[in-house]
Amino acid sequence: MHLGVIGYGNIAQTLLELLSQPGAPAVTRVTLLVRPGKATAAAEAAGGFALPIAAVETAEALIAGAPDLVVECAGHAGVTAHVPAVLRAGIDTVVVSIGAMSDDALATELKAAAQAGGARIVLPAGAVGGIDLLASLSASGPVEVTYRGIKPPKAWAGTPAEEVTDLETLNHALVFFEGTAREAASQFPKNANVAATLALAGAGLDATRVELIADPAAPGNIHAYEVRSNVANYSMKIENLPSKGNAKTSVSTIYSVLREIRNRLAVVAI
Ligand SMILES: NC(=O)C1=CN([C@@H]2O[C@H](COP(=O)(O)OP(=O)(O)OC[C@H]3O[C@@H](n4cnc5c(N)ncnc54)[C@H](O)[C@@H]3O)[C@@H](O)[C@H]2O)C=CC1
Ligand SMILES: O=C([O-])CC(=O)C(=O)O
Repeated sequence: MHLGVIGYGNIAQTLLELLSQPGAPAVTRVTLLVRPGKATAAAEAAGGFALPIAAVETAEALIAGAPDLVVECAGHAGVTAHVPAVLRAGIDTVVVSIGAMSDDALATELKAAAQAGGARIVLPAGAVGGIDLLASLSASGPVEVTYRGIKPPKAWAGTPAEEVTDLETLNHALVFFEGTAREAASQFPKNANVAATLALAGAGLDATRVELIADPAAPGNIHAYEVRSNVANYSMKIENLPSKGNAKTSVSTIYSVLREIRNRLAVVAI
């Protein structure tokens, strides 16, 4: 597989590490799409991996190399800037920054681009689990989904949580946001992609209730949710290890992307 990767931050770098290990899916070549002026530095930084890695600065250059699959891990702005063109070119794209789909105009553009190009938008489970069951249950009638995202205070740095509390001195669990998944995803683009994922799989962006919590005692990034439907009820709580490179992003997100790549190449997909 020739893999295209949009963004070269925490997720992309760890993904390349995982793809370089023995037994990794058979990715034989990688092209990184990075910000203008960053290609030389990115190609040098990625030079240590046991994979041929090139770096380009435009979607056109990425598309010209005809990757078999593209993974977007460049935040909501990266989705807006590059993913429509990649889809229009007929290249299936794993969109990690799923919260970008909370912008209706962008979601419509992405779907139209995918249809025009004959490509698919793949939304990975990311840092959460149970998306398979939730998406299945949503065909059975109405589903009710309530989600709580709990992270240590430092994971909320640089977000609107700072307008509600002093994250440095916070000494108790604080619910600083209550609203819909659409509001959460747009106000917390680096922290509430999970809310959007649950919403898109289940009750929708406006009907999925979300609480975001800063908790100094949180053992990691916690995603907890309850589902009620006609055929099954369940609750789930996941304690995720934060990434070394970005406390906002759980390591399991990167393994979820790896799973999408593995399933594209495997005889048995699971
Ligand atoms: N679906 C899920 O469960 C999760 C989704 N995410 C999403 O993944 C994104 C990436 O996460 P990390 O790698 O940890 O963040 P990061 O901040 O370490 O890396 C993002 C990289 O994208 C680059 N970038 C931004 N705009 C770009 C553009 N227009 N073109 C090319 N590169 C661009 C940045 O320079 C940066 O290097 C997050 O912003 C978040 O939206 C993160 C965690 C979980
Ligand atoms: O990685 C996580 O724990 C979840 C996350 O940041 C998000 O939902 O955007």
